[in-house]
Amino acid sequence: MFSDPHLQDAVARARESVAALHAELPRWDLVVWTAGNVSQRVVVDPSTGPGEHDLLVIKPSGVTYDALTPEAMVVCDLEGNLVPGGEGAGAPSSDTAAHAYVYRSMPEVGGVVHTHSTYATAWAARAEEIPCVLTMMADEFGGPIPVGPFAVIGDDSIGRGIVDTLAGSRSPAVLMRNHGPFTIGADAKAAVKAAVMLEEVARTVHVSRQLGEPLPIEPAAIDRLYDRYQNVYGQGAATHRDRSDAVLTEEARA
Ligand SMILES: O=C(CO)[C@@H](O)[C@@H](O)COP(=O)(O)O
Repeated sequence: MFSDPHLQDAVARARESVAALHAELPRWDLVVWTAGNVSQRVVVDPSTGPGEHDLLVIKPSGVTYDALTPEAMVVCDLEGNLVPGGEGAGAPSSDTAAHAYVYRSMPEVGGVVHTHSTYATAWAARAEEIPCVLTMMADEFGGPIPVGPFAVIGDDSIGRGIVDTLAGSRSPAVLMRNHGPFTIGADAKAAVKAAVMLEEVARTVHVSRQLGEPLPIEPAAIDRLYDRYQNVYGQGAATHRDRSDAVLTEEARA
């Protein structure tokens, strides 16, 4: 139990969300067995916003997805240590240190996902970034999907590689060399979406390259597509959507 009832409630909501989002990994064929994990930041003091004293909720290591209930989730501090009252179905994920490092370094990040999804991991095995040749990539990733350094699990090196690589990119995804993808988002759901979209574009660009050389998209067009998708797509403000569509139409005529 957490002494602060607001924190208790926030942790309970994060447990529900993270448990449900883990089911999305096998649903979208992003994992085999237990080879993937999702975490969500819990902001301890909403009045001051995200900070170093926040918590994270993540799955227990090696537990199959059908057993990942809210109660099974584990609560850690941003050093990766289990916190009293945060016990779940066992020791936290073996990638907890990487998730925690991202949260410590990137206060704007509220969710982290790691998978070994086939096509994204195949690009990671070659340490080759995925070029921005699809409008869907411009929309979600704002450019190419970068490659991070080779790092062995067990300390902060994976987390550091993620943060250092994403610092110079709009992408919410990084392909860690010889390992696989990590994605980030404003919350865990956004990070899971990025993981799903990453695998889709990794597959599409791979298939395209079997048939020839995919064509790049002009940087200015990438910027316009990214701005529209990030700020208007879906149920965004109708006025903003109308205006952005008009801009895109007008510029297309130019
Ligand atoms: O890649 C690795 C281990 O090398 C992990 O991400 C994967 O096995 C999932 O581990 P967890 O079950 O989250 O501890």
